[in-house]
Amino acid sequence: MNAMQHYFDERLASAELIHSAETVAAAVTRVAGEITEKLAGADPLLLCVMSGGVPFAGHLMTQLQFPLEFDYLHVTRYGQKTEGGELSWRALPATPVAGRTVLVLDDILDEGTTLAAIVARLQAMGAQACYTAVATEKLNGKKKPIRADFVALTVPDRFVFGFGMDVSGHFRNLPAIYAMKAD
Ligand SMILES: O=P(O)(O)OC[C@H]1O[C@H](OP(=O)(O)OP(=O)(O)O)[C@H](O)[C@@H]1O
Ligand code: HPA
Repeated sequence: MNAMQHYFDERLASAELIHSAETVAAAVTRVAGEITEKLAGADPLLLCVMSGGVPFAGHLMTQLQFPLEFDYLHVTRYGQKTEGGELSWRALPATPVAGRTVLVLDDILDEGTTLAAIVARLQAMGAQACYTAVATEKLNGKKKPIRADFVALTVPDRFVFGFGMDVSGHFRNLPAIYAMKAD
C-alpha cells in the first residue's frame, strides 16, 4: 500500500460518520423535489460552485426533470486550510446571467461569506432572481450574512468532509459525510 492510500484509510478509519451515503442521497432527492416545485418553468441557470459543489450539482441535476441550463463559477477562501480567509475569484460564469433566474449550488454553507459574496456578484451582474441550494449547512451558531433557499442536510460545528468537502484537497469523492475526530 502506498503512503497516500495509507493516509486516506487511516483518516477515514478515525473519522466519525455524520451522514451515510444513503442519507445523503435521500436528502438530495428531497431537495430536488423542493427545487422542482419552486423553479420548474423558470428555465433556471444552475451554477455549480467549483470545486466542492460538483457532487451535489451532479447528483441533483439528474433529478430535475424540467428545462434548465448549467454552468459553473469558481471562488475559494479556504484553500488547504480549515479556516476561511480572503475570497479569491477564479472564474465567473461564461453564460450571461443578466435577466436569468439562477440557482447556485454548493457543498456547504459554513460562515456564509462565500455564498453571500456569490449572490451579491450575480445580482450585480444583473441576475433577475438568485436562489441558493447547499448540500449542507453547518450549525455553528454564528450570525450568517445569508440563508440558503434549499438545504439538504445540517452538519455539526466541526470540520466535515466528503460529498464535495475536502481536507487539504482530498476526500471530496466520498459519497458520505464525515467529521474529523480531532479538530
Ligand atoms: O460559508 P463559508 O464559511 O464561506 O464556507 C463555504 C465555502 O467553503 C468551501 O469552499 P473552499 O474555499 O474550501 O473551496 P473549494 O470549494 O474548492 O473546497 C465550500 O465549498 C464553500 O464554497
Ligand atoms: O467543514 C468544512 N469542511 C470542508 N470544507 C469547508 N468549507 C467550509 N467549511 C468546511
